[in-house]
Amino acid sequence: MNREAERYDDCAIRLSGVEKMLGDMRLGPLELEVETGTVVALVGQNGSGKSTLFRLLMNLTKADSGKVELLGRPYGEDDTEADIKRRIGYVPEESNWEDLGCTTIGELHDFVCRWYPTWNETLYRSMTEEFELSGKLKLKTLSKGMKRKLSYILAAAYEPELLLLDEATSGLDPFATKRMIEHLAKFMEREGRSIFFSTHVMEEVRRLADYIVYINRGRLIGVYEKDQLLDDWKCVWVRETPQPSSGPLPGVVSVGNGEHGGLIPIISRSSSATEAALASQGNAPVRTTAMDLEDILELLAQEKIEKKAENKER
Ligand SMILES: Nc1ncnc2c1ncn2[C@@H]1O[C@H](COP(=O)(O)OP(=O)(O)OP(=O)(O)O)[C@@H](O)[C@H]1O
Repeated sequence: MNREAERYDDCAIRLSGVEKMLGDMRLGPLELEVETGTVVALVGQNGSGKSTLFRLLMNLTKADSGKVELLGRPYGEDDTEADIKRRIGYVPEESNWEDLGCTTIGELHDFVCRWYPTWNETLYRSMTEEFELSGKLKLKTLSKGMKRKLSYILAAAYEPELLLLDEATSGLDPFATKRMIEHLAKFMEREGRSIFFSTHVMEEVRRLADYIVYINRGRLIGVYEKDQLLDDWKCVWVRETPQPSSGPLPGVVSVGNGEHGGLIPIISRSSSATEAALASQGNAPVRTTAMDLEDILELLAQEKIEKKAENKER
């Protein structure tokens, strides 16, 4: 690796003040860094701007303002676009191969592989076998899931440094999903690789992601370290409803009622601190249980909306 590449490689994606108007919704401003060697999941409700963000990363649409850098380089410098794109594998939400004049998977392979000096034919062949896609199959007869698999294989076969996957498992059967997840884990075994992927399936986030980027209606809710989030956010169960007079309880998000066999569930964003405070008040937790990632994310979004409303009122 030359000095130039070394300098570029510490950050796979860097967005600074990126904004784009989408109808009456504004995507951004986005400040975001994806460190090389990490897997980052992009999550958010339908219409939050995830696919648009991928299109911005691929220079398929332009930001109204701000700066987009991939592998340390902005688009727009001389000849950089082709160089950058040879080092990135992109699986879009919908593949469009019609304009390329290819009829079969084999013809598409012949067309695509010429563009990539790092094309790994052995890897391509093993993946098409694994995902059961024969070169003879006609592109227009492929199902949605088969198209997703092919799009992924074509993106992975030139062994890019960065994979950008926009709902890559959408429409895949459970066996193909499992294989793709295993393949992604294997992809990350080699140094210097990164993945930025969007999904609505929290199990994929749980299994693959180091960090979660959460957007809602175009706005960045936050960037979270997944393991830390799951460690911090827990449900702490006690016998007595905590009384304000007993003193402050750190980290508490909500206190439920005793409908659960007489136990009171307390949702905490800082469970160790909450447990310790409850114990010191003589209300020692009976048990502490993990929370679903989707519930944590929903509460984080609610908090952000409430904070925004509070700030407006002031
Ligand atoms: N070029 C455009 N002009 C105007 N509005 C657009 C444009 N592209 C996307 N939008 C709108 O921006 C919003 C975000 O779309 P986008 O496809 O990025 O969301 P998403 O988070 O990927 O959604 P989903 O989870 O449903 O795939 C949508 O309301 C969409 O209709």
